[in-house]
Amino acid sequence: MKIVFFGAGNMASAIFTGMIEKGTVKAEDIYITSKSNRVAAMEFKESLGVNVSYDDAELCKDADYIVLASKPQNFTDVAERIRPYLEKKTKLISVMAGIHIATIQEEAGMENAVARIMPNTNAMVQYSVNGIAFSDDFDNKDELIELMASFGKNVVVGEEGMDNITAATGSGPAFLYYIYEQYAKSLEELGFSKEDAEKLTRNLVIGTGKTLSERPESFEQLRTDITSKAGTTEAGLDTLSEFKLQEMISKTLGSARDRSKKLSER
Ligand SMILES: NC(=O)C1=CN([C@@H]2O[C@H](COP(=O)(O)OP(=O)(O)OC[C@H]3O[C@@H](n4cnc5c(N)ncnc54)[C@H](O)[C@@H]3O)[C@@H](O)[C@H]2O)C=CC1
Ligand SMILES: O=C(O)[C@@H]1CCC=N1
Repeated sequence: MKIVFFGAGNMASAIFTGMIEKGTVKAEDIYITSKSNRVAAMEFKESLGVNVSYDDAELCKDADYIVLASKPQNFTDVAERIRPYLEKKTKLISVMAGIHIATIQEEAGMENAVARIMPNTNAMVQYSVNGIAFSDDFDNKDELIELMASFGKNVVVGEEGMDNITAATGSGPAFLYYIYEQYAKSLEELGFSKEDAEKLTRNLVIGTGKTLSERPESFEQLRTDITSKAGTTEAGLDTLSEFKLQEMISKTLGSARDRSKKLSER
């Protein structure tokens, strides 16, 4: 197996680190190349044992998968690098938000099989949620599905579902981090030091996540379990429910989905 990553940034490194740490793919079978962060690429070579190369012919030769992991805006440059050397058997896997399968095939200049995947940075701890859409001619889907299961839970959504999943779970961690940032700031306002506010918030989130991973009850049930009659939680929730939280979240996701759609207008 030879998997080549064009792009070695946040998302690519989350995926290959996740795959290596899980043991699904050997580091020696992974090749990475980048543009801006060559130092970081060398650090991955040293820490994980992956191959680093800037020789496009060598990179593309006999590749089973080429993962397109640059920003969407850099895809034209990446396509130029791979086009002369791309072999028909190589499957293209795009993590880029908003670039359609047809556009990828067009820019690659060959009708290679393409899968669009939309993971998130939780791939690094093997807890991504991965949306997947395949081109019609993509054979042996199970192999890719299995590879991706090594760093998260898969949902085959089809291309029409990609904009939504990009907003919901691709960008999703950033929305949650933003909420945690506000939570920590509010703890500071209560009088905790910056350090304690960060520590308390972090452990609150980790503990809540662990509970969710171990208990099957609904969010509502878990919330109800904490809410004593006339108690502190009830008072807090009464105030929280005065704000239009769901509307805020829906609008946030809507903007992210719309940007994903816009990125596809190339
Ligand atoms: N960061 C995230 O949470 C997620 C990102 N994505 C998608 O992943 C892609 C990458 O995002 P990040 O990793 O966050 O960006 P990043 O900026 O961390 O990494 C981009 C990488 O692309 C490389 N690159 C740029 N031009 C290149 C070229 N011509 N040849 C080879 N490499 C080139 C850069 O050197 C860098 O290593 C984007 O298309 C984004 O839509 C998808 C899901 C989640
Ligand atoms: O912000 C972005 O465009 C990418 C796609 C999903 C997460 N990060």
